[in-house]
Amino acid sequence: MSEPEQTEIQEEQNRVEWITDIIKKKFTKLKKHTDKIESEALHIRSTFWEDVTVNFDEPDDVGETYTSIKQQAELLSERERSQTQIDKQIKTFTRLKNSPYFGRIDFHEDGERRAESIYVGIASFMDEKDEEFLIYDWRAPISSLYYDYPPGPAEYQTSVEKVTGNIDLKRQFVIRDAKIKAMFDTGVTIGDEMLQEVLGNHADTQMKSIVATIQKEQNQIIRNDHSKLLIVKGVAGSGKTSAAMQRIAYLLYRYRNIIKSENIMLFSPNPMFNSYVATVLPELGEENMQQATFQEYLLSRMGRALELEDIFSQMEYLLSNSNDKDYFVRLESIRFKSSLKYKDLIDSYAEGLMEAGLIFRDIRFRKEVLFSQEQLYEYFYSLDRTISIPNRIQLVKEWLRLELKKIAKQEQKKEWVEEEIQFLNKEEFLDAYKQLQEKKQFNEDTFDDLEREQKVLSRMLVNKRMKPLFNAVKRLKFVDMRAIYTQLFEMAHPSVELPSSWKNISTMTVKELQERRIRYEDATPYLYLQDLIEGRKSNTSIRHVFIDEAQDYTPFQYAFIRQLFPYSKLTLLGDPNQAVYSGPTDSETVLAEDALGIVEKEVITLSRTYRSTRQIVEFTRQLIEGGDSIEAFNRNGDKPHLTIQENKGQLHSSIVERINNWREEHKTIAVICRTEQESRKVFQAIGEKLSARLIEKGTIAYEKGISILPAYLAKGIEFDAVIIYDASAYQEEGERKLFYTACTRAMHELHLFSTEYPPFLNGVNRDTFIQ
Ligand SMILES: Nc1ncnc2c1ncn2[C@@H]1O[C@H](COP(=O)(O)OP(=O)(O)OP(=O)(O)O)[C@@H](O)[C@H]1O
Repeated sequence: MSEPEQTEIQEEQNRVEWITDIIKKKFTKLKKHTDKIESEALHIRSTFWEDVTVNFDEPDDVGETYTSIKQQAELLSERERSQTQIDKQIKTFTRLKNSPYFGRIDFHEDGERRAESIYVGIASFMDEKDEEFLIYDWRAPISSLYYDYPPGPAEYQTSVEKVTGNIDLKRQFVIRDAKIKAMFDTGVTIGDEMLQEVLGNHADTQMKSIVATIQKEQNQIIRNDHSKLLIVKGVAGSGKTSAAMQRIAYLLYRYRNIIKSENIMLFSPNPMFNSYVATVLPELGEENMQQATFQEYLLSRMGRALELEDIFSQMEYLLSNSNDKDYFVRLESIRFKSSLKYKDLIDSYAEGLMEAGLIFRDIRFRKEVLFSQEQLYEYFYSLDRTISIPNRIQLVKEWLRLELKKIAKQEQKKEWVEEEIQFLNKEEFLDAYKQLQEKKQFNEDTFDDLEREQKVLSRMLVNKRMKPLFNAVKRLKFVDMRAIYTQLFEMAHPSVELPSSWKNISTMTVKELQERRIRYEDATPYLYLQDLIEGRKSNTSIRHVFIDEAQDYTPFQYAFIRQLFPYSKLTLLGDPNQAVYSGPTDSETVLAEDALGIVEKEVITLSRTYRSTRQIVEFTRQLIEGGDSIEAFNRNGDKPHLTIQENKGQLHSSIVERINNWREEHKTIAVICRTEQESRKVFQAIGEKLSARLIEKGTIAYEKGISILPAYLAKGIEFDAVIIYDASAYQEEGERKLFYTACTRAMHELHLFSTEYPPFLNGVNRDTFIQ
C-alpha cells in the first residue's frame, strides 16, 4: 500500500471537479427538460377534452372520437413515462454530485496500446456527448476487476467473452461534497483503511450499502449468476445480509429487462429487520424487493381457520417452561416435525388418501344438510382413482357448484323465501329494482307485474343467502383439513420409524387441534399436507428467493419453500452457530451438512467478520465450537467486560451507571436479555430511568437510543454497545448459540453483567476479557 504523491491528489481532485461540473451541467439541462415535460403534461391534461374530437352522431364519428382520445392518452402516458425515467436520472445525478466514485483501476487490456482508467461509482455516467463512460456502475462487468484483483494480471467476463489484461493501478477514494477526503493506492486486499473508516463509525438504525468496500469473497456471492441454489455460510458479522442486499441490486442491474424488484423475495427473521434493511436498495437507486417473515407467510395461508402460534412464542416456551410436564414431549415433537422423515410420513399418508380416508364437511343450508360428508366421500372416491387428489377435489368442486345452482332454483319456490321477502328492507327492494332495470326486464308498466317482481326478488334473496355457500365451495371449505391432519395422529404407521414418544406427541397435537390452535412446528407440515390435497399454491412470478438467517429454517420448511417457488433461484444465507431456535431441541437445520440431500448447490463460506472489534471477536469466538477459524478484522477497541453483582438490584444500578457513561459516545445501545419475559421485567425495573424502549416481537421499527430486547429478536441487527443482561441465566448447552448470537451483536463495546460466574465463560481465556 502506498501514499499517492501530492500532485497526484491534486490531479484527481481536478478530475473530481471536472466531473462534478459535467454532472451539474447535465443536471441543469435535465431539470429544464423535465420542467418543460411537466408543463406539457399539465397542459395535455387540462386541455385533454378540448383537443379530443368528440362526436357520437355517426358510426364513423365514433371511431374518430375513439382514435382521438387514444392518441391524447398515449401522448400523456408517454410524457409521464419519460418523466419517471428523468426523475430516476435526477436522483442518480444528485447522488453522484456528492460522491461521484470510490474506486479507480488502470486496466491494460491485452493487445491494447495503453491502459485505460476505469472509475467505479454507484451508477454509470457518460460525458456530455454521451460517448464515453466517465464513471462505471459498480455492477458493470468491468467493475468486477476492482473487487476481484490486486494490481497485476486480471480478467473479467462480459456477456460474450473473457477479457484479460493487467491492472497497473488500483486506487480508492473517499469523496464527500466533491472533495477528496482520502485516497489510497491498494495492494492485495481492498481498502483496509477504507474499511477501518467505515467500520469505525457508529451503528445506524438503517443498514448501509457496502459497495465501496465489497470484499472478494463477498463479490463472489453478489455476482453469482449460475447457481440455482447458493448457500452462504458465514460467521456472525461477515456481511451475509450486506452481500444479499448488494446481490439483489446486482441482479436488478444485470437482468434489468427481465427481473424487477417485485420478482425478488426476501424472507427475513423478524419485522424489525425489515425496516433495518429498507434503505439499502433505494440508496443504490433501486426499488426494494418483496419482503416477509416466514411467519407472515404462514399466517396469510392459515387465515382464521386455526390460531397459529408464532416462532417467538415457541422459543419463549422452550426457554421458560422446562418444568412443564410435557416439555420433553414437545422437544421431541419439534425435532421430529422439523425433519424430512416427517415429510416422508406425510407424503405416504397423502398417498394412502388416494384410495381412502379423506374427511369432508357437511354442506348445510338453513340448518339442513344439503350434502353430507358421506355423500362427498362417496362422490370423491367414485371418481377415477388414477386422477390426482387435487384434480379430484376440483371435480368435486365443480359438481357441487352445479348441484348448488340446481338447488338454488328449487329454493326460490320454497315458502321461506316468500316469507323472508316480506322482511326485505328498502335497499334490498331497490337492488331488485335495479337488477330488473339492468336486465331490461322492466318498464313502467311491467313493474306492476307482481309475479315478475316476486321472481326477481326470490332469485335475489336465494342468491344472497346461498352466496356464502358458493364461496365456501370455491375455497374448498368442504375438505376438512383440520380433521385430515388430526387423523394422521390417530392412525397407525406400521412401516415408519416414529419417535419414542409418538403417542404423547399425538395426544398433545390432537388436543391443540381440537381447541382450534396449531403450534408453530405443525404449521408448515399442515400447509404442506393441505397443498398435497388441495393443490399447490406455487408462485411463478418470483424469480429469486433469498432466505436470510437460514439456520432458523428446518429441512421441512426448506422443502416447503422450494415447492412454493418452483421456478426461482434460491440464495440461503446463514450461520450454523446462530441456530438459536433449534438449540434447545437439537433439531436439524437447513444448514446442517447434507440436511437438504441436494447435490446441485454451491456453498460459499465467509470466515472473516467485520462487525465487532478484534477484542470482541477474540472473546466471542471462544464461545462456540470451531470458533478458531473466525478471522477478525483488525479494528481495535476495549476488551469485553464482565461485572458480577450479588443481586438483581445491584445488577440494575450498575447497568444504569454503565449506560449513562456510554450515552454520549454511542448512538445505539442494547440490553439483551435471555427471554421476552426477562426483557419485560428489566424494562419495568430500569426502563424509565434509562428512557429505554422495550422491543417485542411485534415491534417494527429500529430506533436510536437504548433498547431492551430478547436475544432472539436481536438477530441480524447490530448495536454500538451491548449489555448482556444476567449472563449466568444462560445455563443449558442448548442455549450456547443464543448466548453467542447476543454477544456478537456488539460493534464497539460488549459488557456482560451477571449474578454468578456465567457457565459459558468457563472455557474462555481470562486474558480476553476484563473482570
Ligand atoms: N465489505 C464490507 N465493507 C464494509 N462493511 C462491511 C462489509 N461487509 C460487512 N460489513 C459490515 O459488517 C457488519 C455486519 O454485516 P452483516 O449484518 O451483513 O453481517 P451478517 O453476516 O449478516 O451478520 P449476522 O449473521 O451476525 O447477522 C455491518 O455493519 C456491515 O455494514
